[in-house]
Amino acid sequence: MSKIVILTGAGISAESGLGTFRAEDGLWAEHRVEDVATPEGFARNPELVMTFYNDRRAQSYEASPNAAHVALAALQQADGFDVVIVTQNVDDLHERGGADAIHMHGGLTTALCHHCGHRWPAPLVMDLADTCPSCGQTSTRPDIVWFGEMPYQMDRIERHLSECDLFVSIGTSGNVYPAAGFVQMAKMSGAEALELNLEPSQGASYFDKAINGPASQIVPEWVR
Ligand SMILES: CC(C)NC(=O)[C@H](Cc1c[nH]c2ccccc12)NC(=O)[C@H](CCCC/N=C(/NCCC(=O)O)S[C@H]1O[C@H](COP(=O)(O)OP(=O)(O)OC[C@H]2O[C@@H](n3cnc4c(N)ncnc43)[C@H](O)[C@@H]2O)[C@@H](O)[C@H]1O)NC(=O)OCc1ccccc1
Repeated sequence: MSKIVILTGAGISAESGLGTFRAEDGLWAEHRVEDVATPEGFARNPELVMTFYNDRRAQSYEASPNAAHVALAALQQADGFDVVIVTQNVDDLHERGGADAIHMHGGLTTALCHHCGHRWPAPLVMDLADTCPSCGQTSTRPDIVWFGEMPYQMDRIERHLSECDLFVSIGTSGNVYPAAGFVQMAKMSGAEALELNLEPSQGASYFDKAINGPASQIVPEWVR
């Protein structure tokens, strides 16, 4: 049974109407990373950060999985392959497309108590006054990995990377670590590496093969 690890980024959700980060009209064009995606930014202005993720949650719930999400779910159910999807995305389009994914940067569908670590389903609009159902403290934050914070499930991800035969990267620019270093980790374990992206990423030179184009077209073609 060949093992495939698939890393996805914002590009796979672009055609579902969710903004990417580094595009001209991308998320980082409208917001300073330091203000909305760092623990320091949350400490400085928690209202701004809550509003930023409440808006992202509303947008992602209005969006639908596209043909790329659906194709990966079909591949994950297909016999003969052990497919692990690791996503940098905080939307739940992989799951709504029928797949399981490891959300290394967290997700919009859960809330996190920064006092006791408890997680619970996020209301559509999270509020700083929300209390933790477990410890009762008003210490709610988005369940998102911010810059400078340790990504989730790194041990599990590194084990999968060390065992895979094929590493596939879809819709990511390869700017953010440790995700941008996964191709080298997979290659060091003898895996082949394939990039499926609109354009060559920062790490394009590490890949053995690349197919450039919109994910909703090139991913179903590759899976077929
Ligand atoms: C900016 C960068 C230099 N900084 C970092 O990498 C930092 C610091 C750092 C750590 N190690 C380093 C080594 C070197 C340099 C810096 C560092 N990393 C961290 O802080 C990380 C935490 C980073 C996570 C931050 N949170 C996010 N997301 C949640 C928030 C939120 O979503 O709001 S990152 C966020 O930005 C990244 C955006 O990248 P992409 O998804 O790739 O999106 P982008 O817009 O850039 O590109 C889209 C691509 O799609 C393509 N595309 C567009 N449309 C389509 C289309 N239609 N079809 C196909 N492709 C398409 C485009 O061509 C493009 O290539 C994603 O990871 C996303 O999750 N934490 C950490 O290091 O902790 C300690 C540690 C770690 C491990 C072990 C020990 C200690």
